[in-house]
Amino acid sequence: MTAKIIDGKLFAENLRGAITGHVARLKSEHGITPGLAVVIVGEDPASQVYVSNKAKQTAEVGMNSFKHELPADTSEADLLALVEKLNAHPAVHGILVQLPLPGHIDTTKVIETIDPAKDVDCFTPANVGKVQIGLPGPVSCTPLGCLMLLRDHFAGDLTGKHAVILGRSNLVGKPMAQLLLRDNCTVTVAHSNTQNLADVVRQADIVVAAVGRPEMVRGDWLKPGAVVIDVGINRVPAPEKGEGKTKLVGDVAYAEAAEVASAITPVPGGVGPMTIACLLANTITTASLINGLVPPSDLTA
Ligand SMILES: NC(=O)C1=CN([C@@H]2O[C@H](COP(=O)(O)OP(=O)(O)OC[C@H]3O[C@@H](n4cnc5c(N)ncnc54)[C@H](OP(=O)(O)O)[C@@H]3O)[C@@H](O)[C@H]2O)C=CC1
Ligand SMILES: Nc1nc(=O)c2c([nH]1)NC[C@@H]1CN(c3ccc(C(=O)N[C@@H](CCC(=O)O)C(=O)O)cc3)C=[N+]21
Ligand SMILES: [Mg+2]
Repeated sequence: MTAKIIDGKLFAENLRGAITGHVARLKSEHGITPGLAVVIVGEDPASQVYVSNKAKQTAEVGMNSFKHELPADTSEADLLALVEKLNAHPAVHGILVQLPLPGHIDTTKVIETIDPAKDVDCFTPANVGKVQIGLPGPVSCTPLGCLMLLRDHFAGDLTGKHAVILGRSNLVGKPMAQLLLRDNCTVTVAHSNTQNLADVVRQADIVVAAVGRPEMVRGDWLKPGAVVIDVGINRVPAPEKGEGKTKLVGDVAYAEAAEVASAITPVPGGVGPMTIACLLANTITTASLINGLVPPSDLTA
């Protein structure tokens, strides 16, 4: 078998097209221009790339984009004050504080300072709780992107599929489990203490790999015909491209897996672009809710 490639880049482009339409409608019918503020502390090059991509795409869909670049030695108090200012700013409907933060800043404190109404990452306890009980609100971007790709692949119906999620982070694994449960999957969450991981993965109709271990999931771990969502983004040496060169690989050994799976997301070009598109989708959701409007159903879980 040669797997179908799930083209997250193309799906994300189409999603941004739909978002552009929703932005135009919010403007013309309600006089609202959704605004997204992105805060980055320090000069991590990978974070810089994501943040400029986010700002560019935010502007492309017609939203206001506010970018705050702070030096690495910014105090926790100054960062908290900026978050409070954005919480109070009427033109800002979404606030994203790029993680990781420098070690002298308490990440939990910063997250808990973000107004849940503007928490487009879905990091705050209030929004994590809403996802769990199915109340409207933003949904964690990467899991939402994975869910959209899976719903598209299975024509909207995931009922009865056995989904095995590798990883239990608050960012990816745990919210992914909640969303797949809501879509009637049987969900297994594996982690670093899981015994016989390959045997667990072999039971899966759907595999979501989010461990941060380059190419850990091998082709012979998969049930033939499984659908594989590779969340991992790992930069590894690529001597074949020349001395000192690097490349991105996922948590799945792609070439092997593509021989066994029925469908698979590539890295890059799979889940990554969906994460950014879902951030914009969440900004529409929060801008709608802040203004007492029902969020568009095509942008949420
Ligand atoms: N495409 C995108 O948009 C995004 C991609 N990512 C990528 O996804 C990956 C995961 O990110 P994130 O969830 O934040 O990572 P974390 O490091 O927070 O979590 C990793 C999880 O994987 C588990 N794990 C680690 N090693 C193993 C192992 N050998 N066997 C089984 N489980 C293991 C850990 O288990 P335990 O809990 O026991 O420690 C943990 O639950 C990374 O590559 C990251 O770069 C992340 C966010 C967005
Ligand atoms: N508050 C916060 N929210 C986040 O959502 C958040 C964060 N902090 N910190 C870092 C991680 C990582 N993340 C990615 C988003 C897009 C791509 C992406 O678009 N990747 C491209 C490749 C990009 C490249 O070439 O480097 C792809 O997979 O095709 C990757 C990773 C969001 N994160
Ligand atoms: Mg810290």
